Amino acid sequence: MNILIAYFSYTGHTKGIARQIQALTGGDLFEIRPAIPYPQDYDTAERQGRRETRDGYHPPLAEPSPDLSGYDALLLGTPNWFNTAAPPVATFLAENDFGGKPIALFCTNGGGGLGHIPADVKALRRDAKLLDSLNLYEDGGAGAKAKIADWLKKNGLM
Ligand SMILES: Cc1cc2nc3c(=O)[nH]c(=O)nc-3n(C[C@H](O)[C@H](O)[C@H](O)COP(=O)(O)O)c2cc1C
Repeated sequence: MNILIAYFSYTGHTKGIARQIQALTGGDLFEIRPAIPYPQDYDTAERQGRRETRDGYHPPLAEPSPDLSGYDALLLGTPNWFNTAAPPVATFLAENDFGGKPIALFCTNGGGGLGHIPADVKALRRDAKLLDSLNLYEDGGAGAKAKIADWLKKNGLM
C-alpha cells in the first residue's frame, strides 16, 4: 500500500509524530509549509494563527503538493490550533482532490484533544473518506509509538 504522510508543524511535535509514522509504514513524508513561515516568536504566531483560523484564511503554500494519484491513503497531520486544523493544512485540503481515498488524521494538541478538527476537515472536503483519528498530547510522550501502531492497525494501514 502506498501511503503519503503530509503534515504541518510549527514547534516540531507533529513533525516528530509524522517521522514515527514514516518509520512504521515506510510511507512518503511531505511537510506542508506556508510560503511565508509563521513568525518565530510564539505569541506573535499565536495571534496570527488566531486571526487566520477565525477568518478561515488559507495561506499560500511554499511547494505544490505531490501527485496524489499514486497513493492509496493519506495520513494528514496537524497541530490543534484553536480547536481546528492549522491554516496551511486547510489550504492543502482545499487545493487537493483525493477522489474519495481514505484519509486518517493525526493531531497533536496542548490539552484540547481533537477539538472539531475531523468535522472541519469533512466540511472542507466532502469527498473525504475519514478513518479513525489519532490524538496525542504535545509530542505524545513515551507511549506515542504504541498508540501510533494501534491506530495504524485499527485503520488497516500496518
Ligand atoms: C497558534 C496556536 C494555537 C493553539 N491552539 C490550541 C488549542 O486550541 N488547543 C490545544 O489543545 N492546543 C493548542 N495549541 C497547542 C498545540 O496544538 C500543541 O502544542 C501542538 O502539539 C503543537 O504541534 P507542533 O509542535 O507540531 O506545532 C496551539 C498552538 C499554537 C501555536
